[in-house]
Amino acid sequence: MSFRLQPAAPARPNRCQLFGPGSRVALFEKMAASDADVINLDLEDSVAPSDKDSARQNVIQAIGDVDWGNKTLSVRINGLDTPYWYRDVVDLLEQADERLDQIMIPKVGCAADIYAVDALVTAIETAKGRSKKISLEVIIESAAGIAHVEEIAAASPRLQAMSLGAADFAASMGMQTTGIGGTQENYYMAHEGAKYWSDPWHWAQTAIVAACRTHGVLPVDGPFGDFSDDEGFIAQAKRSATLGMVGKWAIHPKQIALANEVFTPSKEQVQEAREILAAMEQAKANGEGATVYKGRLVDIASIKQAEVIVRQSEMING
Ligand SMILES: CC(=O)SCCNC(=O)CCNC(=O)[C@H](O)C(C)(C)COP(=O)(O)OP(=O)(O)OC[C@H]1O[C@@H](n2cnc3c(N)ncnc32)[C@H](O)[C@@H]1OP(=O)(O)O
Ligand SMILES: O=CC(=O)O
Ligand SMILES: [Mg+2]
Repeated sequence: MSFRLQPAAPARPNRCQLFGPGSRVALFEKMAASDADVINLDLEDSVAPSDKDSARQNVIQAIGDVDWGNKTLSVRINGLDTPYWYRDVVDLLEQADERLDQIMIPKVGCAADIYAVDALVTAIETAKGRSKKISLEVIIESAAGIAHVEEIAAASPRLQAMSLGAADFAASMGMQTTGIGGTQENYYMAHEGAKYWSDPWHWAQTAIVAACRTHGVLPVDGPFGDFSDDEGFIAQAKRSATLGMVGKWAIHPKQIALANEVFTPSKEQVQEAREILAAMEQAKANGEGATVYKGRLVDIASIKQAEVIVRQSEMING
């Protein structure tokens, strides 16, 4: 057991991150009026190369002009392997209103990728006298990203969140699929004539959760491409929540309510957590470290488990 305490992740709701292309200005007001906790205005893969400059200007304009309420406002810049990213950072930090909260760096492969963006952001913030310190979030969506996930999670005090990007991840890993997240037809076990589907994203998700929890970063599940499949989205989101992720992307507005519901602990879950805390208070008063709740063992570790749920609920519901 390490003597170092696990750092807390930022205490802000991150149940749903709603994406929209920076080239579709008509979506911005709708995104701002949505129930998503985080807005990601995209300059990367949903924007055609011919629109990169105009999308950047649209986004800069909208950051100041649109009322984003109390949402976390994030812009996804282009990857460090493109000629666009430095201009994204420079123009955003030099021209955008202080309302901008966060920059999302896609396709990170190593800690030095975050170092490079951090250095540029820090220099411009100082030069321009920006009072709000911009935070960073990253997407793990390559073989290199998952191989170096822990050094990436530790790369900068600015880093607040880390998402799994299933589409680029699948491509980088050479996975035989064009699906973005969810069940994969060919990923099953066969037993006595029956097929049992398994979860090909599970191992990457757990690696991300462990790296994030070690370094106080919010772990987030990325896109689910088939927005006609609510059941598939919910199943994927429930698995992510069970593994310790705090939220999921929405690439269409109909996914927002689904994500919010899954990543908000239910009344029943909160009530049970509070009952466990009460049972353990009673146990403590009796001089016991362990007791029985509804026929099962609860002990001091159960207090920490229950507190996760109560804290999540209090952060969301106040
Ligand atoms: C792998 C990755 O990198 S994922 C992240 C990058 N990808 C993205 O950002 C894509 C985000 N999503 C989109 O661009 C769009 O939702 C699309 C292209 C998938 C579908 O767009 P549409 O064909 O316009 O969707 P649809 O007609 O079903 O939209 C229904 C309503 O929701 C609105 N809407 C659609 N997408 C969004 C959005 N992202 N945010 C807010 N509102 C939206 C539409 O304007 C429409 O509004 P209306 O009822 O007032 O007319
Ligand atoms: O950027 C997201 C992805 O899934 O790729
Ligand atoms: Mg991607």
